[in-house]
Amino acid sequence: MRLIAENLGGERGGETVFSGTGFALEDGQALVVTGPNGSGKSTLLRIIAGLLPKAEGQLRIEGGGDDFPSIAAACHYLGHQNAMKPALSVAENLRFWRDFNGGGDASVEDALETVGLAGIGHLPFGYLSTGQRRRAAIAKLLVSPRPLWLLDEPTAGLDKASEGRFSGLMGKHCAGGGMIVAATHLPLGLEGAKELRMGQAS
Ligand SMILES: Nc1ncnc2c1ncn2[C@@H]1O[C@H](COP(=O)(O)OP(=O)(O)OP(=O)(O)O)[C@@H](O)[C@H]1O
Repeated sequence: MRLIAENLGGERGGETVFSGTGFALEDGQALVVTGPNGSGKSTLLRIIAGLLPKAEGQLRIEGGGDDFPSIAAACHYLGHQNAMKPALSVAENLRFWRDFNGGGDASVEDALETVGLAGIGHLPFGYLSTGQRRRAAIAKLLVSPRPLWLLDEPTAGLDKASEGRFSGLMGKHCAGGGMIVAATHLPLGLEGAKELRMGQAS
């Protein structure tokens, strides 16, 4: 599978945020998107996820077959918000996402264990600390297999141990043929990742 962006442009509020951006990612590859505040990293990720229209250029996935005919079908988008209901338990939230996106081999319990949250699946999501919420959101990536992970500041709020654990998860995802596009100000420990540096700050 390949994710290809050519001459891509993004706008917010009618203003050009970036233009002429391109990259190509293949199975097993990661792209780290860096750049100053306001340079358009989140905008780019949202455009790739299909949450914002592109202003110009081409964006496509190739080789996804019947299972992943579009980028939207192939991706998980982990934005700044965790997209979990605070009043539902952690496990209920994950079960919702598993049912919604389609489940794979990993159960909700497996995923919680993997992110170091075994034993607190029964707690309302709203009770969790900032880092625990992020780890629960990361567990969403595990309960439904999707080849393309779009990650916006994925390690914000994580402690060192959790950063290391997540780095291992990303490495495993790529080793299994997955692709990652991650916007970050922090090193993610993604060995061999390509880098896309966004330009203009504001
Ligand atoms: N809804 C909006 N309407 C108008 N302008 C917006 C809107 N959302 C974002 N912007 C502007 O678009 C630009 C790019 O924002 P974006 O969030 O993509 O940057 P970023 O590189 O992810 O920044 P950061 O490193 O701070 O997360 C900024 O100048 C921002 O103010």
